[in-house]
Amino acid sequence: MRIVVLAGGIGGARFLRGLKQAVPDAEITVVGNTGDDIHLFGLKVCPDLDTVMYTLGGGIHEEQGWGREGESFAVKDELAAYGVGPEWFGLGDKDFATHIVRTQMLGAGYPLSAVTEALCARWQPGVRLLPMSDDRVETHVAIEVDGEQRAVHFQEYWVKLRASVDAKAVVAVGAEAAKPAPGVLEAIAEADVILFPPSNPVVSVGTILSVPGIREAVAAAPAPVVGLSPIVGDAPVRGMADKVLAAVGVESTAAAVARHYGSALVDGWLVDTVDAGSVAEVEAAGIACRAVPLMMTDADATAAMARAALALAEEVRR
Ligand SMILES: O=c1nc2n(C[C@H](O)[C@H](O)[C@H](O)CO)c3cc(O)ccc3cc-2c(=O)[nH]1
Repeated sequence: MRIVVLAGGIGGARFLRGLKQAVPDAEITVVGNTGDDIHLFGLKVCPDLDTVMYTLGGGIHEEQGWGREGESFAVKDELAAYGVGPEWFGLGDKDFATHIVRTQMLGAGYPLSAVTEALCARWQPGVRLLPMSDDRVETHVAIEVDGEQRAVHFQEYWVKLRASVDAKAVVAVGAEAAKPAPGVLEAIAEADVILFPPSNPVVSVGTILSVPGIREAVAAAPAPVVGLSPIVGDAPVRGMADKVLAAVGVESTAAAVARHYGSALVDGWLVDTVDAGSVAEVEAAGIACRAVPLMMTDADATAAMARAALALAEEVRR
């Protein structure tokens, strides 16, 4: 079975681990969000691609959900001693090596997709990991501070400001001119199932879909498309998705996120059992809906979620 997953960082990576456990023989292609990417200290950092790669490759810091386990921070501390920041973004020494290799290869002319493949040769994530695009796309968030409007990089909003101020708008800068990375449209067209994991619908899955051609390919794909709600009991399972959902005028409910994607894009939608009351509302929007436990508490619970998503995909297969 060929499965395509549009994934953000931590939520996407953890879901993929469950999916691999549920269907070990499946051929999984991950289209990763690169809107979170940031250039720091002259290096290109791809948080979501790395989170998927480290999580599936066994190198992730488990509790944190991002970065490497057993990190040290000598380079960051030395940079800070020179007064070179930002200090709010925690790059560890092992992680630095990944960004150095990536930046070196990009500088030598390799596209991000080829660089990601090279990095995965070490980590063996057991999936084909593709960036959504080889072109630069950067998510910026418009905020208002002391009555003044300004735009900040997504990482500044998420990590430095901890989404403590309202997001007025979210813009994927460069997306309109970006092309899907090699293999992305083909994988979507040839998939047996397409899944939206419980990743952020605006800044993760939404950014991937904003690359011209990807949304259209998903909508036109013969495969059933099934999503898992990242909102449980009217709150994000993790992260601060409610802040960016508000910026695009979407309520933080499992049903509102399903309607945001819409029946033209998704055929099936899973909500958590606590949101079973919203199944009828989602179905009224033309999307088949089931309520199952959606908390990724451990690998078995996550594998059960993946199996439920695949079962719903079979039910709605066109
Ligand atoms: O909350 C944090 N998240 C950090 N993240 C996570 C990341 O910024 C976000 O959670 C994702 O971009 C959202 O998908 C990192 C991810 C990396 O790959 C590398 C470094 C970091 C550093 C931080 C950090 O200092 N604080």
